[in-house]
Amino acid sequence: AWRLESAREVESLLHYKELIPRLEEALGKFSSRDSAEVIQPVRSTVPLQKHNGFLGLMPTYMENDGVLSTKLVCFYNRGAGSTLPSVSATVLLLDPESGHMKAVMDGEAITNMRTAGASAISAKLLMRHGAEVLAILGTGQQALSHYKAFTEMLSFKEVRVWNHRREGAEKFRRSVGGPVTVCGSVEEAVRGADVIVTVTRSIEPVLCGRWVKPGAHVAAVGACRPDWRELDDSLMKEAVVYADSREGAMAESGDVILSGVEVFAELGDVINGIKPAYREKTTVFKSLGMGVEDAVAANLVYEQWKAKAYKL
Ligand SMILES: NC(=O)C1=CN([C@@H]2O[C@H](COP(=O)(O)OP(=O)(O)OC[C@H]3O[C@@H](n4cnc5c(N)ncnc54)[C@H](O)[C@@H]3O)[C@@H](O)[C@H]2O)C=CC1
Ligand SMILES: O=C([O-])C1=[NH+]CCC1
Repeated sequence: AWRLESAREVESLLHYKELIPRLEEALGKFSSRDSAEVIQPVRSTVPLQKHNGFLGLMPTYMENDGVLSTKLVCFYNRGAGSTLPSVSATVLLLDPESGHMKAVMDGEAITNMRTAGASAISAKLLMRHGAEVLAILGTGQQALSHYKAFTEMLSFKEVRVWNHRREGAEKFRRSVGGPVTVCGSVEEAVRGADVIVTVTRSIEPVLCGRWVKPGAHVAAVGACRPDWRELDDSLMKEAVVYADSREGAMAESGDVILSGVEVFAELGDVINGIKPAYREKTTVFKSLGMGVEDAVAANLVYEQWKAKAYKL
């Protein structure tokens, strides 16, 4: 099996311009519920109680595309003092006919980039036309990938960031290089924003509906457990709620389960033209992360890697 164990090497082979169209196609295939396109059960999750974390198993088979993969992802509710990452992942790509392993890949860049790619697709489909202000809440790994994907694939006049520790937001601003406004409160960051990305490790609501401009689009990426929240009830009740997977959201999203709201549609339903994109309404895209996103991203890395290896 090919071994690609460096996150940097995987990252160097993934580009949003190639990844995002593949993700968009995969989201559509997933929502068609055609088992020859995608078989992807809701992730099985094993609690790692001693370490305040979870191991998620994310197998996926795309029969028509000949792609078989699984991601193993550990994610944690880390204490403030911890320097360990919140998410750690490995992706295995298998030959569906023989069952042999084709490649083992570090899953960090894949997880960061496919998640940001899916959120960028949600914004492209659901934000109002002429959106100018992007606000990012949280300034960790996902914040960085979301900043890159959103500024590369969409265009904003202003990007604001907030972190519960200001120094985290200052560090983020220095590391991205581009123009970013550091805000002292969530309210300051999101007031008047057209698009809001929530990528925090919080397990309680950080974003309140009363601060959100009517018609804004929220890509909600953190809070991937049934008792974790990032958004308050008023926002969930006000918004039209979209998800990557309806079953995933109903099993894993505290924001969906505890607010008692209905998932209106999957992003793939909008891509397939089955459900409307309510750009003028307040919309929430609740992202839990899907195996099919990892499958197409890992397959793209594999293709790029083979092309590079044979050229040498
Ligand atoms: N939907 C999906 O597909 C995925 C979701 N995630 C989730 O996204 C979130 C962010 O992941 P990463 O960026 O990798 O983590 P990270 O640890 O790199 O960044 C987390 C950010 O949240 C901030 N934070 C920590 N505690 C907080 C609190 N109590 N209130 C507000 N902010 C707080 C940190 O300062 C940091 O800026 C996590 O909840 C993770 O589980 C991660 C990967 C995929
Ligand atoms: O899809 C994913 O990789 C994850 N979702 C929540 C934490 C990691």
